[in-house]
Formats: sequence, C-alpha cells, structure tokens
Amino acid sequence: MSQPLISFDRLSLSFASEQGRVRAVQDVSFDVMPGQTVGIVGESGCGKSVTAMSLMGLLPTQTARVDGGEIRYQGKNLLALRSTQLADLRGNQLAMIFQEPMSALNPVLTLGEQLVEPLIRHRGESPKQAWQHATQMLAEVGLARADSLMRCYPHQLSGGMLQRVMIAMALSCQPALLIADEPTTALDVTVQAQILRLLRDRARAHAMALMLITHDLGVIAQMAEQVVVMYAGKVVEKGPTAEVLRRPLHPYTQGLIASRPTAGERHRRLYSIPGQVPDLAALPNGCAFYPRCARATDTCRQRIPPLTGDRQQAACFYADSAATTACRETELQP
Ligand SMILES: Nc1ncnc2c1ncn2[C@@H]1O[C@H](COP(=O)(O)OP(=O)(O)OP(=O)(O)O)[C@@H](O)[C@H]1O
Repeated sequence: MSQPLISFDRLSLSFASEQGRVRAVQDVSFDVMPGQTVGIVGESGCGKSVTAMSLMGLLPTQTARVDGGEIRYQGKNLLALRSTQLADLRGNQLAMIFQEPMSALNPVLTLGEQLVEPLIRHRGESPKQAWQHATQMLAEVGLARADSLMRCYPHQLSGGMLQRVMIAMALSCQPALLIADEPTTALDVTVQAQILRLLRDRARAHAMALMLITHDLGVIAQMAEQVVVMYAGKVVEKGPTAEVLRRPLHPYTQGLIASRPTAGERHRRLYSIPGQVPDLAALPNGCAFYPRCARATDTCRQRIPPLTGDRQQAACFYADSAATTACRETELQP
C-alpha cells in the first residue's frame, strides 16, 4: 500500500474574533492517497474551506492560529515550513481553484500574462516556451481559439470559460494535488456537469489527487472515492464514498442524505435538518450535533465520542445502521 500524499493529523485551528476564539477546525484527521479523489462535505461554516486553506498556507496570519496537529505532504509537516518554502510548493505541487474564478484572477492582466507567469517562475520555462505551453493547456481544457484567448482579459470570458482557465492554470505545473473549493457553485447546471467531467478526466490523465469541497452529495457520489463529512469544525464520519452513502452511520450524515432534493419527487416535502449550526465561538459541551439530533441523550450532552472503527467511522455514541432506512440509498450510489 502506498504512503498517503497528504495526511491531516489531528489538525485544530482557530480564529481570534470579538466574540472570542472561533474554533473553526478541531482534531481533523484524514488522508489523501496519490491520485485519489476525496470529497469534503458539510453545511456552510463547518470548516471545509479553512481546512483546505490551511494546507495551502493561505490563512490570515493575524487572526488564524494552529492549536495543534500537522498537515503532512509526502511526510513533511507543511505547518513547519517557512512561508517561502510553502509558496514554492503552492501553484507547483499543490494547486487550488475556487468558486469564483474572477476573484482569483487579476482583472488588469491578460489571461496569457497570468498563465505564463507560474510556468516561468516554477518550471523555469522561457517566455516563449511558457506561452506555447499555456496555449496547449487551454486547448487541453477544451477552450477553442486558445491563442486569441491568451490576449483576452478575464471580464471578456463567461464563468464556465474562466473556470476552465483556472483549471488549466492549476494543471500547468502538474500538481500532485488539486483542491477544488466549490468549483461549480457559481455556474449554471449544464456548465457544472462539463466542469466536473473535465476535473475528473484531467485528474485521471495527470494521476493527480483531488480534494473536492462541496455541499452537494450528488457530486461526491459521482466524483469521490473517499468522503469526509464535517460538522461544526469536526469530522463526524469518513470512509469509502459508496459505503458511507449506502450505510451512513452518523445521524448528521443521515440527515444530509435525507435532505438532498431529487428529481421526480415534486410532491415530496423536502426534509431539512432541524435547528441551526452552532456558533463556533460558543460550542456546547459534548457532541456539537446533539441540539439538532433526534436521538441525543444525556451522554451526548456531556461527552464527545471518539471517531473509531476501520471502514466507516462515525463520532456518535449511537451510530448504527438502524436509522438509515430514511436515506434514499439507491439514488446516491456512485
Ligand atoms: N478569517 C476568519 N476570521 C474569523 N473566522 C473565520 C475566518 N475564516 C473562516 N472563519 C470561520 O471559520 C468557520 C469555518 O469557515 P469555512 O469557510 O471553512 O466554512 P465552509 O464549511 O467552507 O463554509 P462554506 O461552505 O460556506 O464555504 C466559520 O465559522 C467561519 O465564520
């Protein structure tokens, strides 16, 4: 068995805020194997992006603090690297694309200028080689007339085209890992499917690992071999996607699956998980999900269960398969 490419090992992070420390990530552990796609899923504010940004060294240094743990890349703890060493890995061996491609591009530089810069800096290509390489990459992500696109400014392209440019930019340095943070949320549905297909094909063609952050369990089902379910800054369940979706153990995962809208069920009342996500600056004792959990008992209020087990792990004292009948299994199988 090969070594993990990335290991999050008991990572805890917090932010300083006027309300006190926001415990955005607590004790998060999971691995990404070389070439593997891992989906991170959970409601808004559960810590998905912060987890990804910490790997890229992109957290705000004035407010963010690492409270414990490591993020190892090929065995090296990224949190112990100097910022220049991390900057060298970023955009080279580790790349990231975001929900809004426009916010990651410089509006006053042409796409060509922005595409060639990392190739010159990280790969030592000459300006001419970098230009040819970038043009090839645009063609590889399905953009026609790549040479003339190189002379365009970001505002001249549609959202779908820009996301393709971001993927080309990320792939151009042949990263070992690409993080895609809600890469299709800002796109219309047909373009979403194209971009996801492109990401999957390119990840396979380049033997690249993919960390895919999304709210959408359907996307996870199609794309990811492993899934990590986060709630209030913690991993509540993780495992092979097919197994977690077929037999979710944690009541939160069960709720997420049950609340997914599906085609052909116009008359079904949409289920939503009752209650609100907790304030991460004032987390309750015990399991953070208990105020919203129909099965919560006094034990859940007092103690936090550990994430245990080998295949599927669930941080819940009462995690079992008994309540999974409400989950519409067949529709979510990859
Ligand atoms: N710079 C910051 N300062 C203070 N708190 C922050 C900062 N960045 C994130 N947080 C807090 O950390 C928590 C986790 O945020 P994060 O962006 O990781 O959530 P998320 O799961 O990615 O949500 P979404 O799906 O909406 O992007 C949130 O409570 C958020 O308010």
